[in-house]
Amino acid sequence: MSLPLTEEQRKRIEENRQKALARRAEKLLAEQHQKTSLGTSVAGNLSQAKQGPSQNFPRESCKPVSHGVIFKQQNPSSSSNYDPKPHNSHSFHLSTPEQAKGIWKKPEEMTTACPGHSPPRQVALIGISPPLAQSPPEVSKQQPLGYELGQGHAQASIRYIPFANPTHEPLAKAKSSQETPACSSGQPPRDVKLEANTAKASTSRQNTSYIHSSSGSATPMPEGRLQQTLGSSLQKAAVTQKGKCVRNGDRFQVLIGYHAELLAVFKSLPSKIYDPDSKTWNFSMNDYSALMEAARSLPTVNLQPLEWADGSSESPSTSSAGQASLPSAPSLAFVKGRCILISRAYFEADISYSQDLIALFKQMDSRRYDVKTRKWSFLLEEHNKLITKARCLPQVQLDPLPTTLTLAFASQLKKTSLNLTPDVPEADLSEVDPKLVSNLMPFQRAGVNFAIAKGGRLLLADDMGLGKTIQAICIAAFYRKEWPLLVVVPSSVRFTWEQAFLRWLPSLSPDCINVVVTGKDRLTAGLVNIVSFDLLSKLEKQLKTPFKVVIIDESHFLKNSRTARCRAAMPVLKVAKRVILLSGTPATSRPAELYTQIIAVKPTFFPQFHAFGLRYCDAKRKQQQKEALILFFNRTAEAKIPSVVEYIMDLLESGKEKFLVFAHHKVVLDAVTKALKRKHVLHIRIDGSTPSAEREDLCQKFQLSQGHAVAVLSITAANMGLTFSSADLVVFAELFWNPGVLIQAEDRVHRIGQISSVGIHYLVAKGTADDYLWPLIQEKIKVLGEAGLSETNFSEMTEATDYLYKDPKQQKIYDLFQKSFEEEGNDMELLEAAESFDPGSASGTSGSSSQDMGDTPDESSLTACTQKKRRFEFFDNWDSFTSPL
Ligand SMILES: Nc1ncnc2c1ncn2[C@@H]1O[C@H](COP(=O)(O)OP(=O)(O)OP(=O)(O)O)[C@@H](O)[C@H]1O
Repeated sequence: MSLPLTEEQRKRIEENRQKALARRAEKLLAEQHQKTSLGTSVAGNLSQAKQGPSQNFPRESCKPVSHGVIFKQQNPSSSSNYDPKPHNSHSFHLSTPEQAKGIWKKPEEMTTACPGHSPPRQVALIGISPPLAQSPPEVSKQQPLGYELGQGHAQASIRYIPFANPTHEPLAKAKSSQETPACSSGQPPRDVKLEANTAKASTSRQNTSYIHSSSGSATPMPEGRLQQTLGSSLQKAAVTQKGKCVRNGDRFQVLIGYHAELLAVFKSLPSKIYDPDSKTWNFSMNDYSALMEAARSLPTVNLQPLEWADGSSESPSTSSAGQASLPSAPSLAFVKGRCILISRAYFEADISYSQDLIALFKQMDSRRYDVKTRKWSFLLEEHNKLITKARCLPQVQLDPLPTTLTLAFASQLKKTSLNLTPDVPEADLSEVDPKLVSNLMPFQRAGVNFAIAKGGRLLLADDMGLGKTIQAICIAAFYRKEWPLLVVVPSSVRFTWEQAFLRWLPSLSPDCINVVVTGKDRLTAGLVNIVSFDLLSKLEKQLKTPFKVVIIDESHFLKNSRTARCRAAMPVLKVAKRVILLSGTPATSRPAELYTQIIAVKPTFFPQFHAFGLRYCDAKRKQQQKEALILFFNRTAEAKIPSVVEYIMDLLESGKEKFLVFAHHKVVLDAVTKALKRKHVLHIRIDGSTPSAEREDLCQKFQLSQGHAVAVLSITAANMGLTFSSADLVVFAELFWNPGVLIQAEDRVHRIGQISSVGIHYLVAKGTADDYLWPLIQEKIKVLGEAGLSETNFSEMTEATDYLYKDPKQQKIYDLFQKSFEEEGNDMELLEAAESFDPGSASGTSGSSSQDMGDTPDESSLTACTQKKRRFEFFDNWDSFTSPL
């Protein structure tokens, strides 16, 4: 037995161990760097080389040195929606202890090993561009879709392919890995030239200790010889690299030897594909002009342009003054883009290069070309002309401005002169108190004129403190004949508003002003009624006659359509003739917050949030994901039909007399109804297309029927307001992501009047979207239960569904479902998405509100009376599906 070590000995051993580890890490790092730099050219300057190896670690080491990130930081034209994901899949990130020991991970591994937001002190990043031939890009390896919908037999055709997308690309984005023109992917234009320069700087910073030989190998040099060798090597590196572009089907290929900066350019182009066999890069024609332009900016690159069918070729010396100087080549690729309003007078064509299109643009009198963004813009009045002519170009699809905008800017579109002054007439304010009118400042007067020109419906969004109150009072006073007036304000300013009315409208007797202070006050007691948002939601039921003129102060309080205040205010605004919204901050965090306010002022502007979200909330990616999910949901419905029908028939054959069948998709409702008809089973059907007036009759017919009867009901259109207490069984042929909707549907039978125990059967199919919806519903119910908001426990009797989690990649689909269905407002959006995807599906809630049917649910009195038993039928073996009973 050895003697225990003294404290001093321990300390020394530990110090030595640390030193040895540090030496070893340094050595391994140097070796690794040598390997990965093999073939990398010297692009640095001498002074950097002299600074030694430590300079290989940039100070801002927590920032990835891949080109995409540098681009974002440096390019002022990059916008906030630019995808910050590094586009250079070759950059290596060194950040974990393993990596410090020389174990390198590819970026996709790093995503899990070390999230981008790891504490900076732990992060040391090195960006290395490995040689072209040694490390092909991952682009071509990526799985195009997270899952794939099979074409075969409907029941079993849904097949998963695990997400193998290393960069966590959105589902639908990855769909087009072959062709992703920047404009169609919603990215801002890339300044490839800038990226080339950035790459130049970055490669020079990182590779200064290594000498590139003409054979492509790299040799670490002793410090003493470094300066001399670098000198001659720099001369070698200055030799121009020659190459050419060659057509390759719809794409073009670049034949050229290794050149670090050019390689960086290649990697920055959206359509890049590396062919490991030929060791060449190829691109879509959309990237041709950008690539040529960037290549021209590299002094040591001589890239011969494409030769066209007629033997012509673009001269390498062609000036690079934007697209106007692009080669006179026929348009080879189909280009797609859209018009975007960029000011009150101008719109921009957001579309990639097409020679024909450029020629058309040049025919427009108001054309403007922005060399920075490489975009063309035109006066609105030329919009229709441009679109009409663009439609004649066979390989161009230029989408016009959306109808909403063309309607809003109709006068501008029709203008024939460049006079852009809006024609807002001077309002006749002779009926308004002179004290007020004479005190209006010129900009306030303009605001009042605008409001009256708009028929008294507007959102006045002047900055804070500019006097929105006086303008609002003036606008409202203009419509005094239509009073009583309702003024909805934050409670803290109710009396300030009273004072403002008294100040600016001396003609108004103080007795005529009613400030509502308690829930017992009358909302309509005065000629001017001032109420807080919260009291409005309590008192709105008092309203027998609608207010014709309404002012809403701080209208951003209405941003969330789910809040009680919004629910109370929106119906009031819907029926009012004049709606004066005031807010200095109409949207505080995202454009979606404007939606309810826009709808309040002009309900027809964007009747559905869906269209608004797509255009203004960057909902494209989310939308693509949702569409994939909705497609999955739709296919699930189709796949379940035969088994669902069989289950229902079995129920009937086993003697079950009356029950409800809920489904979401029209195809399922149709299939069930058809089967019941065929078997001559008495049934009713209520879906979104059933008029409100008929619903109660149908319901009664079912309630009073004797013998077999089935109510076929839409989950979203018949989940509330109806009583089917004569049945004691509910069968859910489909799941729905919102458990609240399911529980409401269950309660169609579980309500006052029910004397039996109630059975609820959920038909769940393994291998379909149910795999994800079911745990999602359980999870939601659990959360509600924990918060004391639900007594339901779906999990109690549920067969384990944890098989889903055995494959970690499959979990991501669940995550995607969860994310898409959890986000605020998504139920509504997803419902809309489902409807727009499948127009035949049972529609939302039209005509199904509880008010329509006079439904007064009293949940507390229901739960005690009868028992609800849930049963979950798992269709896990489609082929050998047998009777559930
Ligand atoms: N034309 C005017 N003549 C005299 N005082 C004015 C005039 N316009 C505004 N004011 C005064 O300026 C102050 C700010 O006006 P007001 O409260 O209406 O601003 P606001 O735009 O509603 O601001 P916020 O968005 O912060 O509510 C008030 O004291 C108001 O009386």
